[in-house]
Amino acid sequence: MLFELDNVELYFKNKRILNGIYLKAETGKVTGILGRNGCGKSSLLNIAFGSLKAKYQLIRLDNTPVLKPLYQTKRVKYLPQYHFVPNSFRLAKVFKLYQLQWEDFAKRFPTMAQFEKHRFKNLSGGERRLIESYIILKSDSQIVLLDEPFSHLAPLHIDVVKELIEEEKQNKAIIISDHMYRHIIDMSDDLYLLKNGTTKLITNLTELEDYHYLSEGTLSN
Ligand SMILES: Nc1ncnc2c1ncn2[C@@H]1O[C@H](COP(=O)(O)OP(=O)(O)OP(=O)(O)O)[C@@H](O)[C@H]1O
Repeated sequence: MLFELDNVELYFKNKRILNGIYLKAETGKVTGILGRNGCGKSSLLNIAFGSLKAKYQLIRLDNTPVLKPLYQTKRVKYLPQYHFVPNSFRLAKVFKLYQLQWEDFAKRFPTMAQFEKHRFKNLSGGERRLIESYIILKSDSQIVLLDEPFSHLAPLHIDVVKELIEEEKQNKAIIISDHMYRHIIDMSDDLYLLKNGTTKLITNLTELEDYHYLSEGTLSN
């Protein structure tokens, strides 16, 4: 499946945030988005999901325009920056709702096994992020949008989430944005830099320094 986001123009009040966007994601690939704070990465993912409407936007699936919000097609899952699981829910219930097996999760993350009967609010920030990233990656969908999945995660958990992304991309198109640029570079089959409201497809990593996203020499260190 081919997902394309094209011709996006987004304003907040009179301020233009995004213009002339093109982004492509495909089943079997991870598409990374890098960019400085406030450049519009979350807005772009929101527009892709359908929870934010831009002045102009065009979404195509397999070359066919999608005119309703993508989330209404039930083909997409979105990990937003904020916690989306209700605080009072026990993890067993959340897994049941998303039709996932707790045992599979506990096998991957043995230190989390003890939390099955715990309420979401009683977990740490990193544990909550891990649960939510897992749910979004593993539950049924064709397109996965991940906004900062690694924030607050311990390095060992980041490695396992990266493994999960590698597995899940076999059957899904995955779009990911995070400030942990080394992980994004490492995982991405296609990489975009969002700058001055526009996406630039990165074909050579040195462009990340040329466009002043990374300071000079960062990549050779
Ligand atoms: N609801 C809103 N109303 C007005 N301005 C907004 C709104 N949401 C975001 N913005 C502004 O739009 C710009 C893009 O925000 P966005 O959250 O998309 O950036 P980002 O690249 O995801 O940032 P970060 O990396 O810090 O999470 C920012 O300047 C932000 O202040």
